[in-house]
Amino acid sequence: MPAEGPPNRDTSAPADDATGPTDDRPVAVRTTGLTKRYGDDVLAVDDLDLTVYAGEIFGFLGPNGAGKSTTIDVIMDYVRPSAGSASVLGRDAQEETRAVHERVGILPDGYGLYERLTGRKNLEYAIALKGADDDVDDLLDRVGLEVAAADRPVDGYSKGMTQRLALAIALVGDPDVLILDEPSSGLDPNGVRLVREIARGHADRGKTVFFSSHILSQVEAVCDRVAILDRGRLVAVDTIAGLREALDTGSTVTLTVDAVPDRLTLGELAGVEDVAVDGRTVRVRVGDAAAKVDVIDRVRDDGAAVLDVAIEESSLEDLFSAYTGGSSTGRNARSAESSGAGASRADEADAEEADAEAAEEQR
Ligand SMILES: Nc1ncnc2c1ncn2[C@@H]1O[C@H](COP(=O)(O)OP(=O)(O)OP(=O)(O)O)[C@@H](O)[C@H]1O
Repeated sequence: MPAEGPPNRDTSAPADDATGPTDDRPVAVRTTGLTKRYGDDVLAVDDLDLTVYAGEIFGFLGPNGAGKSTTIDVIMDYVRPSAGSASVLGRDAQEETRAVHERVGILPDGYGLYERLTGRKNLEYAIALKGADDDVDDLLDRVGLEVAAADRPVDGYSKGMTQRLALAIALVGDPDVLILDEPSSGLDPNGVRLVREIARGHADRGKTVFFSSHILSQVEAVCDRVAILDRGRLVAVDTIAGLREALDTGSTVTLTVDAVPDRLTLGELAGVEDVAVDGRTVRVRVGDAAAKVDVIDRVRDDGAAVLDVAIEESSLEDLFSAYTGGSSTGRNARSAESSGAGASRADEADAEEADAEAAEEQR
């Protein structure tokens, strides 16, 4: 748990994304020394080096005003960088914008839909503009927009319906790189889940998803790696497990046993930092992920029957707070079978609920 506040940026925050995959996957998105100033006062993006690989779902996080949308705007050449460059699939974002746009589908933070046209017309227009041959009804079906709704003008749409239509437009032409900026905004829990499924399906076919969001449970559930931006600078980029490890946050294993053994030898185990016993509950703080299973085995070896196991890890929210200096609001408890495996369905439901609440807050 990153209780000590923000990490020392010089040591824990990589200067570039050297912690990323080292395989031969093609680079989908790259920024090099990307800097964007607005006037003399605002340094929106500060010397950003970022590499996103094909087939990744890449989370792009940061507090309000961190520079996320500006980075996306440069990638799409909606704004020009003050210094540095951005490229998509090897094409320079500023020099080869048309080629970039042919390969990218974007769900922007604020979308430019034709309000007086029907959803269907908007979609047909987007398909024609991209020279694609998508089936409109297929796309409507993929994003869960009913045909009857698609035939009504967009200015009568709810926020969620508008978001689903914008998502359908982003999917036109089955883009190699899908940029989703706050994709869950306004969506109900089913919509939130749908976004996750679409992102995962896209990546499973070797395509790339660039996923910018404040809904950290959503990011945690779907992203392979995340980058955290703070005041225009990259402060971390890694898998969520890697970020946990870098901050040395550890985890807590809570065991309910039939009876606590007279001689409990957990303290002898490598990786165990603290053991506390309360009635039939044994709470064990471990600094090393591998020690979690050892803890369960050792308690059994000491003679207890393990009735229940819960494992608490630092949530992405904790990590986000630690890297950006914000306040932390708690931990993400995960129940597990006594084998130590997997989050329960109840936890998934909780995550859905939290997503929906966060989406509601954004409305
Ligand atoms: N067109 C603009 N003119 C002047 N300043 C701008 C402009 N666009 C963005 N900024 C400033 O640049 C900084 C980065 O903004 P940006 O919108 O990229 O952040 P963000 O991480 O996307 O924030 P949020 O999470 O709130 O959407 C902010 O200080 C913002 O006020």
